[in-house]
Amino acid sequence: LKHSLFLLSQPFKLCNCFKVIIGLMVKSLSFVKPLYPVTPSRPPSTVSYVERARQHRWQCSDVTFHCSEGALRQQWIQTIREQLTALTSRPKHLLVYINPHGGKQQGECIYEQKVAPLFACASISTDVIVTEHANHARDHLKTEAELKKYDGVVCVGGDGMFSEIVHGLVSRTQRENGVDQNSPEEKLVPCSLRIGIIPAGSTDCICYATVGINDPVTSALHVIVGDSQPMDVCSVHHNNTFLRYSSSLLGYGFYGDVLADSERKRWMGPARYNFSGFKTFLTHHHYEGAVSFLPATDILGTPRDKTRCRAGYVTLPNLCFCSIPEYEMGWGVVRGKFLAINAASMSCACPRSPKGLSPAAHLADGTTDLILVRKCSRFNFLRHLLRHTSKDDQFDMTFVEVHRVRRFRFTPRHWQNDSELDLRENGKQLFSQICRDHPACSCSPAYSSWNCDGEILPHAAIEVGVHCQLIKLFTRGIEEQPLFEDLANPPCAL
Ligand SMILES: CCCCCCCCCCCCC/C=C/[C@@H](O)[C@H](CO)NC(=O)CCCCCCCCCCCCCCC
Ligand SMILES: Nc1ncnc2c1ncn2[C@@H]1O[C@H](COP(=O)(O)OP(=O)(O)OP(=O)(O)O)[C@@H](O)[C@H]1O
Ligand SMILES: [Ca+2]
Repeated sequence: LKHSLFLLSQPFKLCNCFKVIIGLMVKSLSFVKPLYPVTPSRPPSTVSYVERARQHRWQCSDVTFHCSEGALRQQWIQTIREQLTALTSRPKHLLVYINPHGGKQQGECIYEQKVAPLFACASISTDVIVTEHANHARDHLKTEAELKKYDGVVCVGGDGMFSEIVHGLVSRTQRENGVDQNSPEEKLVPCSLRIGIIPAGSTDCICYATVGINDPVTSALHVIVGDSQPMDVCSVHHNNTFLRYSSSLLGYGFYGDVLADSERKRWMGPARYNFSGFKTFLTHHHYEGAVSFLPATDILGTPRDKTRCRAGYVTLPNLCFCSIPEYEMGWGVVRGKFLAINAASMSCACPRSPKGLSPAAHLADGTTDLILVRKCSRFNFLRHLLRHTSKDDQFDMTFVEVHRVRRFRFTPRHWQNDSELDLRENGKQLFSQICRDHPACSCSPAYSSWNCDGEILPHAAIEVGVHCQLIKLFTRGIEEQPLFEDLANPPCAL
């Protein structure tokens, strides 16, 4: 017990053994299956703790203490409770939103069976809202929720659900601080509440890229121990009008087309992305336009580094959101025909691509990695895609370039500066016009759509700025894997 209490008072200290106590929870005595004869005067006490398993997974284990002296036992329990209460980083009251329709539609079941018992065990009280329609969570957070009552917000769902929470919290924070979201140069006020993600979606990229695995129990344990990881958020504008925030992928061309097609096949569940991905790959459309960007020259690191964003990586939040006039001089421009224009504000690692779209991107450095894939053959594009699933460098190809940037703009060719013109109508008109002009060619439509964290944007011409560390998550980033993992012989006893 002394050993446990010592570790409890230093919850983030790592030791060299496989089992590491990160926290303790006192379980109700009624849960205990006694190992020794128990009398009413000598009930055992069970302490639950977190231990690491393989591949970034965390799990909960129990240890049962027996004490013949009632007074001493009470002292143990009292001390553990006091120590736990003293840990101010741990949340005590959470607001939970569950999307019952995300991913394989298992959100409610995952929460009730895997997460709620852990929260109860850790004495966390919860208000749970099962959403009834899209944007329910966003609008509730924006206007109604009594946020002062909570230490954090938890969403059970995928990246789209997380995006709702971000929009609700960020918009509310800006409104309460008198910040105008429509101005692309405005510095946004960071949100104070941390966000927890219990993965129950189709891609779960934000969860995977911040924890290292999409496992509901692991994520719940990171919430319980009160982890905190700051994260960048991009704001997306069109003609000085705010469109959306993005925290993972902003993708035009390939990923925009995959998403647009897959939205019509939601009934397929997560498999819709494979189907639409294959179809979009065969379609092989390219799009013409100009990308201008402000390179992040004042930071260490490039998208081609071998370093990875890992737990404990420290970034200096200075110079993170810069106004355009100050840096106008340093802007670069790339024009051409692109199969894909991707901005990855984080690695975008997910089960489909465990290293992600930009493996060296950082979660909280105030930059996004702008990946430009120029028109190339299907064969070469397939080679590029396949490299997302292997150790080979997906940027080491003549038709791919990547820049670490603080802001960027995209202007499609043929774009008319008319905000009233509907993107799809405009696209259709142009497509038919171009194809009439070149009847024999296999023309691409003039416009694709932007995939903004899994939502389609209504405009092709956009301006994007990165807001450094605008939000915080209940995670600690991906931990380095221990060099020796010997599950068969866990060496450290309690
Ligand atoms: C040949 C295999 C190549 C595999 C290449 C895999 C690269 C995958 C990179 C995924 C990056 C996901 C980034 C995260 C985006 C999320 O904000 C968003 C919302 O959840 N998800 C998607 O847009 C969902 C996007 C899902 C995209 C799936 C693309 C699948 C491509 C399949 C191409 C098949 C070609 C086969 C030719 C024989
Ligand atoms: N009750 C609801 N009914 C219908 N749609 C909902 C409801 N609650 C939330 N949504 C919407 O469902 C969409 C998809 O949700 P979610 O992100 O959880 O799953 P997903 O799209 O399968 O996973 P991923 O985003 O990881 O690919 C989101 O855009 C969200 O706004
Ligand atoms: Ca970043």
